[in-house]
Amino acid sequence: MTVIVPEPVLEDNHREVIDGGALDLDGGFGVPDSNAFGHSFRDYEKESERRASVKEFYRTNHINQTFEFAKKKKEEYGKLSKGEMSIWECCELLNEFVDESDPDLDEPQIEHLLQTAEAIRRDYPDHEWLHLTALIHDLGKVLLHPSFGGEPQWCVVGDTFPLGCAFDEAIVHHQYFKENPDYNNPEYRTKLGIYWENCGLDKVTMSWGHDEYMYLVMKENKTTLPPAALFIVRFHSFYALHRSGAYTYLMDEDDKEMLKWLHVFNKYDLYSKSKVRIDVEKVKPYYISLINKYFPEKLRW
Ligand SMILES: O[C@H]1[C@H](O)[C@@H](O)[C@H](O)[C@@H](O)[C@H]1O
Ligand SMILES: [Fe+2]
Ligand SMILES: [Fe+2]
Repeated sequence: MTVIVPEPVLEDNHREVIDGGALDLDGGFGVPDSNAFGHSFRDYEKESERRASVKEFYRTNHINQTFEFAKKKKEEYGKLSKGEMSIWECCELLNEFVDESDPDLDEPQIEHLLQTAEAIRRDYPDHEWLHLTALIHDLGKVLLHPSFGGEPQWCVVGDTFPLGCAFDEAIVHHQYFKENPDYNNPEYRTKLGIYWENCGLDKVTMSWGHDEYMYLVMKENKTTLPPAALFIVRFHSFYALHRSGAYTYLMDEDDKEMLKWLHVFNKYDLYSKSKVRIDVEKVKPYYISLINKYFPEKLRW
């Protein structure tokens, strides 16, 4: 049963971040001019306190994410044999982690989850599935936790991209792929590689990380969230596609429908990042009610 709670209450200054100098897009959400560090969002070249470490993150990521590597990780973690916990317990575990790939945020991940969910809830009050999707979309980052994999950041966070075909120049810090063993593999270095036109994204092996892992967790634990929610979680870091329009020839008709929701979601995922804290205890009852509706009490991870 869903608990009825008042409309999302965001701190006044959060509203300012969102509305200040904003252009209004659909959904009424205003995109802020700059991130918490005063730079434009997703500027990977701008000199900033996070630039060097983010760059180093992508260097390691691009060298090591090969087709074979991603396939192995998917098999290993697809078994969901690390342990059991509830969705909310997982949110709390993420309190410890800061994402090293992110030039726009240095807050613990639980803040980002709630900021995204609360921002989307304000503009889409009737789409409860979207609120919950926002809350859980990054939970796959629990792979960083020693009890759930203890994986290094380079194979958990950051943008994702297809493997088994050529690396597109739209991918952040594309230059580092030259050192990836797949780069010179004749089977993988053509536009389509091992795929075919409109094969559907479900057939594509993406670089391994929190997106694919959380998708597997949702699917195997039989969430009742709609297919669009699974699509959002699975491909939310695929910026080359949803932001730059690369790789669209791999999509089938269903993917094209789902992509519309991913575009809606992405605005909130990216532009709600700010220094303003959400009062966790205040919003917790609402999210717990959604979790109970769409997930089992304990999930396998
Ligand atoms: O740095 C960010 C962060 O890791 C996000 O969680 C991911 O979804 C983005 O694609 C990435 O650019
Ligand atoms: Fe993410
Ligand atoms: Fe996110």
